[in-house]
Amino acid sequence: MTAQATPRGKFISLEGGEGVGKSTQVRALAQALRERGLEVVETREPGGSEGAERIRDLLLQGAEDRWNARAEALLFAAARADHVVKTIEPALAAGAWVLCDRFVDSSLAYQGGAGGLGVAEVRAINAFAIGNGFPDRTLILLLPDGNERAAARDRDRPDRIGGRPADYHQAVDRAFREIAAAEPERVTLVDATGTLEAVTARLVAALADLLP
Ligand SMILES: Nc1ncnc2c1ncn2[C@@H]1O[C@H](COP(=O)(O)OP(=O)(O)OP(=O)(O)O)[C@@H](O)[C@H]1O
Ligand SMILES: Cc1cn([C@H]2C[C@H](O)[C@@H](COP(=O)(O)O)O2)c(=O)[nH]c1=O
Repeated sequence: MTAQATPRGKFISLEGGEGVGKSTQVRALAQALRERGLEVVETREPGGSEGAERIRDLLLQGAEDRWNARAEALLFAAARADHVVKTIEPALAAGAWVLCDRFVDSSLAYQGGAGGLGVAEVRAINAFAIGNGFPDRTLILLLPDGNERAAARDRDRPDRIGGRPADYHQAVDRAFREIAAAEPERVTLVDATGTLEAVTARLVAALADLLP
């Protein structure tokens, strides 16, 4: 008798600007998927492995000019390379669904679009970092007043990137919408207004074609 191979899990990333509810929804969506009998691993970027969490501190703490734009993009990609190999790939291979709070599209939108490096250039360094390891589905949460929620949560002490000016965050938002328009098979825009439960229901609906 031959052993059955474990079916590979699905890789889902939640994306969007500051304070749109990604971390809240990773937890809620994980719970909803577990209730359907799925094994779920929750993770985040930058971070998600020991080395990547160290890089997170380097990226998010300290003065705005601690890193120039290229060094910043490369540090995000380095953290991601470690995260994929140490956490994401083993979980997918074991059959788990991986829910990731931000992934490569944050680099495309923040460093590529808003940061001025160019989406294609940042995609190229990330292709080197992660190979074909793009998510099966990326859900971008859209909320008009996300920055206000983030400010209330952070009590006006944002991190090195969250504290950038409003026009930077507007450019992030535009870049996310352009990514969604360019990759409709992988990327879905999701309305993040309303109650926590209403948003979770929209996210589950946006995964309907992937669910067993
Ligand atoms: N549906 C909702 N209605 C009202 N408040 C919400 C909702 N979802 C999340 N929040 C609150 O909004 C704030 C931001 O949420 P959260 O930290 O999940 O966002 P985020 O997208 O992960 O933010 P960031 O990218 O800045 O880390 C939190 O205080 C959270 O409790
Ligand atoms: C993955 C990733 C993140 N960022 C930025 C976006 C946020 O300002 C911070 C992360 O903070 P969070 O509270 O955990 O959301 O980092 C980025 O600029 N580029 C990236 O690739």
